[in-house]
Amino acid sequence: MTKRILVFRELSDEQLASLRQDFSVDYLPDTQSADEPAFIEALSQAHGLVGSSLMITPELLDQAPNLEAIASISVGYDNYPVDELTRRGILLCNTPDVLTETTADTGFLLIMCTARRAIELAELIKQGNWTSNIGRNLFGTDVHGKTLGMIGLGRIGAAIARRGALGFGMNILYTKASPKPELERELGARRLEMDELLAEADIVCVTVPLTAETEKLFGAREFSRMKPGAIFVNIGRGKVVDEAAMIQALEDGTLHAAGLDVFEQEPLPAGSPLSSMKNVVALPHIGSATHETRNAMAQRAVDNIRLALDGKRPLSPVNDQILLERN
Ligand SMILES: NC(=O)c1ccc[n+]([C@@H]2O[C@H](COP(=O)([O-])OP(=O)(O)OC[C@H]3O[C@@H](n4cnc5c(N)ncnc54)[C@H](O)[C@@H]3O)[C@@H](O)[C@H]2O)c1
Ligand SMILES: O=C(O)[C@H](O)CO
Repeated sequence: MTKRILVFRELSDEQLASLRQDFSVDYLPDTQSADEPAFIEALSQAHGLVGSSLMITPELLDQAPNLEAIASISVGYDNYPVDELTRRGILLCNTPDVLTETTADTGFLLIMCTARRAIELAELIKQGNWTSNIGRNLFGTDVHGKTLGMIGLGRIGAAIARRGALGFGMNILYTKASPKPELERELGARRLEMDELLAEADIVCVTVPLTAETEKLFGAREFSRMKPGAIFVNIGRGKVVDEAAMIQALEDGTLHAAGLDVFEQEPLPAGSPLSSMKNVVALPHIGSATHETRNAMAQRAVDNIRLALDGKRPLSPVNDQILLERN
């Protein structure tokens, strides 16, 4: 029997053709929501799913009796009910590593743009308002030599810290996670308690995944403990931050500026104060959005689904206890 795959994000022509050689493929790359009838119809027949960013619920899984594997085109997997997938024997795969450097570039872009007010000052020219020399009221702050506090020092966090330490002479702090002796040696990183990090860091950068433990990890209390004039960058997930508390901290000056690639609700709702605040650089979740990296992520997902449906070990399984149980 030829297995069916539902692909709900864009793949290259070559990737699609390679899947079509061995599988029957339903291709719905513009799916915006999991309750669209065409999606539900294809899901009801699918053995494999390839895509990203849809909220996959247990109720949705009830409509997918044949489903064996999901290959997410993302490293984050907070939109999947992992325990429920495992209970049902459905393998989940993600795309770590191939997006690490690009996402770290975006994280550093947010650090630079926020500290140097690059977007705000570029706008000045676009609006025809560069009519005299820039004065103190429009100066930014240095990045080189400053202290960078990493909340999460995994793959992406380490790649951002490496840019900071080796490229910009920054002091690196990190917290909570288990000790990272190699990064301490390589980058001179120091491990501190959260409150100590917040008190010392000029720039705090979030790269943790969204989990029950990290949801709203950052709230009014944490912002109030940051150094006056500090900058906050979030390239992890929006729900790690209490967004209302962050807006309040930006409005009352507790927080100097924020660089954000992720938000509590995406796309950012029209009228969110974050879309118009001068001290906010807001990007539409573009951490990994380059041609090269999105292609590599899609290729990893194609490889993962092919291996999983062939009964082999995928390159990057999330709930690989399923594989252990099978053997
Ligand atoms: N903005 C984007 O486009 C984009 C792109 C890729 C990834 N991401 C997000 O970044 C996350 C991290 O990706 P990664 O590849 O670096 O993952 P990773 O697993 O390598 O790193 C995450 C790190 O966070 C640490 N951590 C978890 N909870 C923590 C806590 N409470 N305090 C401190 N540290 C904690 C973990 O120990 C781990 O070291 C993804 O899960 C995803 O949500 C966003
Ligand atoms: O987790 C990821 O890979 C990015 O946020 C894209 O969804």
